[in-house]
Amino acid sequence: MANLVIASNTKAMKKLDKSIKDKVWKFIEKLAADHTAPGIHIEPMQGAVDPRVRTGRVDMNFRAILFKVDDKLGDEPTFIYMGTWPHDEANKLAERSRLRVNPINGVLEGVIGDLDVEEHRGAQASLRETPAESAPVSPSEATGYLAARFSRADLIDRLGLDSELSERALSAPDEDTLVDIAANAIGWQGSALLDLATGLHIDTIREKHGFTDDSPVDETLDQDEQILKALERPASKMQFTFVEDDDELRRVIEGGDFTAWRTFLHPEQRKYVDKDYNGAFRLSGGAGTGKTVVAIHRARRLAEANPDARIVLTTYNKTLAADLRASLKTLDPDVPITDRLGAPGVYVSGIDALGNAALQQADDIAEAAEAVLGYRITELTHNRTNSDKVWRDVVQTVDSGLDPKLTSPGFLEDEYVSVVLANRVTTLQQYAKASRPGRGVRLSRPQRIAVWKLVEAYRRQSRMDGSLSFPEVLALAAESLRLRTDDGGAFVADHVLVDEAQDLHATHWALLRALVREGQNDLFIAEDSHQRIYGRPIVLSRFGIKIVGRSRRLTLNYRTTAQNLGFAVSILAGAEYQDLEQVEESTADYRSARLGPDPVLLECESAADELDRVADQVRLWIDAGVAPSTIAVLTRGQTDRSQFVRALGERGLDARALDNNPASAGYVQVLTMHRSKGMEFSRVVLVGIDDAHVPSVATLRSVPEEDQAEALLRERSLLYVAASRARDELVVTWSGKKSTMLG
Ligand SMILES: Nc1ncnc2c1ncn2[C@@H]1O[C@H](COP(=O)(O)OP(=O)(O)OP(=O)(O)O)[C@@H](O)[C@H]1O
Repeated sequence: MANLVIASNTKAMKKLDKSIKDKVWKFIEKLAADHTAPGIHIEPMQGAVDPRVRTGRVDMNFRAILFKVDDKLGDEPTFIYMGTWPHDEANKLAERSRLRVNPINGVLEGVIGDLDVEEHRGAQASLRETPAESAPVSPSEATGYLAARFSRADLIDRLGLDSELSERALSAPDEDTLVDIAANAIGWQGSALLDLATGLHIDTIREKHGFTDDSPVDETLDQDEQILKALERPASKMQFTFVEDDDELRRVIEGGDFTAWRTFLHPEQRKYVDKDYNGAFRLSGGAGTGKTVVAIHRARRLAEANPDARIVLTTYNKTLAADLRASLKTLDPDVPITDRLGAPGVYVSGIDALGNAALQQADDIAEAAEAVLGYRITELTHNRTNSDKVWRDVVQTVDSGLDPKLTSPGFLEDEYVSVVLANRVTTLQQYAKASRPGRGVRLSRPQRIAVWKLVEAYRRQSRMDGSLSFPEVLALAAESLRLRTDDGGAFVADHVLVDEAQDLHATHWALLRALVREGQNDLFIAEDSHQRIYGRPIVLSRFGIKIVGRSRRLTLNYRTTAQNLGFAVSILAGAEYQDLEQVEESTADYRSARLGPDPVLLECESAADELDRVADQVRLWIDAGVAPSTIAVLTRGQTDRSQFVRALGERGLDARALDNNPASAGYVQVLTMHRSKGMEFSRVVLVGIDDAHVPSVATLRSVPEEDQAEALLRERSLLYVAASRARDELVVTWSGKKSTMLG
């Protein structure tokens, strides 16, 4: 069987019809089984620039372009499949296609046709080329966008960028032109150009792409061996992947662009998948930079490395957890997924359900309850999903004397979770002394006494109706696990990976810490402070989670276009955000490798006009062939959500509200901005972006004065989350006064 490598030539693949894709799959299957089979006609090209180039017969009208690389040691050659084109075009392209090992960085590069290799490289493709001479700076460079910071030598001799590409990049007059050039460059060269546009240092760019060798090409090897070696480099893996078996092959071919994440990881993404860390590791990064992708790959990598490992993969809620599970299965249907916490394999769950599962397994909850709640419970009670009503009742019935602005359910619940439960406070004496880091409102001693009265009443109520809120369950689960392991008992997990971590509150963190012993690869935390839409900043060291020095950031956005990204980031401008280590989080180096239309801002004459225009826009997309379920209308609240579902229906468009249910195929999705967290759609309309809804006046009204700044930050983040869901096109509508957050 021949070895197979597939190049990510998604543009070529995307253009093919499904019927041709099926034939490509059959062709490659035959090739892998027997490359000499007569039906596939693998043929060298007369006069080809690269002697390794081959074409093969996909059907009467289509041919594949491949490279054949011989392996001195193994019997079978390696075929590198580059794509399929109509017959004549394939022959023409193949003549000028070539493989080369980049002499500066050792990366394998496959070029299809469009380089005038004759002129640039001489008649015979030489694999090992000396870098182009560094010419003096030309007039175009001197005025180009990059010229002030980088020379031709930087681009060509230090990074190894193609010389013609470097010329064009250096003469690009502005960032947009440069991004355009990057978007069309192959593999690592595109991402390196974006790094240059960001202004990163050459050494940093080299490091990010894994160019760490001083002599990246082993001259003692022959050219074929050099190619096979080059395939192993992280940056080569942005363009090429070894296909292990038939199933894998089918997934790569059928998946096309949308599943490129399974295969062609950025060297940095791959690093965070593969590297072992001596303790908790935090991966931050802008929306759409692949944090979830890394978490999924990493879970699989850990499961593969040790089939006995007990791995927990968790996220903010159960709908996102369902997506994680589905993606993990798409990545590798053989990855062991377990439904039992503490069993070998990957246990995937929303974090509240994880708390429940941990508590179900607790040996003795009475002692834990005593420590956390101040009273013993012997059997588990039902979950309370919403504590607001209990706090409201308590405030009404207890004469606490508390300042009315501090009696909102939101404030009391926050205080209860992040101070009382987090510190395992069970008495007034403890509460009076408890530290309250991150709480905006300062409380005097009389105020603390008043709050404590309400807490006691809340707990009395819980005891009476035998219910526990989710944070209480989490705190109890964490405590019971802690008691068990303090007594020498076993931890429940070997590795814990958590996504969307910016939104977790104190008792979530207490649980995560208690699940796994501090040590190698214990906790992997994916988060983005700019996307915190619930809760408030947390100091992780408070929970025994030390990430100092083990924290990295992803900045290359794979989801959205540069235009949409620019718009989303502009929403954050002017506000300051702190990450989990209390360092200011910046967006300065966020970038995207894709281009698209500018976001459309639509001011509407009235609410009714807005409904009409949103429907018109959605209809336009559907008429153009966009699948309805890849279109989303995002609203600030649930009332608007119902209104838009109805309005679209009345205008003949099938739309469904997306809540706890999974998305239904064939329908336009209408959902709240909160619900859109972690999701993505091809086309997005943000509706009702006016000064009453965004920021939500009603939400801000319920927050004490001292917490206003934090609440406003959350509102801004919410709009950022919503705007960063669009892969391709974004439309923003409002009637009345435009939201101030749109700038
Ligand atoms: N290496 C890659 N190649 C191709 N696509 C990728 C790659 N990495 C990520 N993607 C795609 O980019 C999109 C965003 O990825 P992902 O959801 O992991 O980002 P995220 O950082 O978790 O985003 P968010 O913070 O907004 O939830 C997804 O469609 C994913 O498939």
